[in-house]
Amino acid sequence: MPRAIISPSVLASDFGQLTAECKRMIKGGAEWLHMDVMDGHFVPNITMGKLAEPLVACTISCPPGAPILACVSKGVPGIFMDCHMMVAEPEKWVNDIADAGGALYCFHLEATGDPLSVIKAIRARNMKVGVAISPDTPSTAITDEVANAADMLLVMTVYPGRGGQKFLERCVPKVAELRARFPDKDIEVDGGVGPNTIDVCAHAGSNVIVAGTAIFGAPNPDEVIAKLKASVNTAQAKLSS
Ligand SMILES: O=C(CO)[C@@H](O)[C@H](O)COP(=O)(O)O
Repeated sequence: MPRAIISPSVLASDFGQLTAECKRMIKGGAEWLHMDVMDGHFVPNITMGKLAEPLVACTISCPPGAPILACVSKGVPGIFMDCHMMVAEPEKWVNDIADAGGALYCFHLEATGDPLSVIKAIRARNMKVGVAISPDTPSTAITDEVANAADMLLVMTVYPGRGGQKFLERCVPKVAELRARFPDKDIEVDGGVGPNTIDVCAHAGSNVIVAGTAIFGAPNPDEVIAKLKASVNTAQAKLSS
């Protein structure tokens, strides 16, 4: 089974805080940083649309978000930006995100009729490839050909668009189905994941964990990161025994 990876969905109220939080998360044990990229079409929100409010997902829109991502990647040495592209035309932003230092480009299957050509474009820019599915998309929509061409599969456990939503447990069987088909693939869960919902995700076989509110709303974020990681490691030990 692939290793446990915690990818906090960064919540910040300004750019300085965004960079500082990314650094703090890495120090606190996060392997990746999850960057929500929203275009106002695929999802209603756009990046940084609500900066005045505290604890709003500090998301990165396209194309204005790419310069922000570039600043984050310069300001946070060693960052692995796990870019979750909640955008209508995923093929359009591959170059911007690559130029900005994105390490993984995860697009939604619902947003394209030709996932293999999007994957080809991402590979051409040397980024890792993620394929995401929203709650109403079955896991079987990810064909073997598409999954095998990707590095990571993302099962959304909320409707994409904003942080702080309730975890949709009905999405978890999709994780189990994908893990059974792809034992070595990174499988990410995102949305409402935290100490109270991690076990069911980890036991289903998810190893890449995105959490926003659960980490940033906690008095001790490092403890939450450690708890999420421990849950994945425990579940993996059981699954492989
Ligand atoms: O992509 C999304 C929502 O669109 C997520 O990354 C959330 O931003 C995660 O936040 P929490 O649900 O953990 O608060």
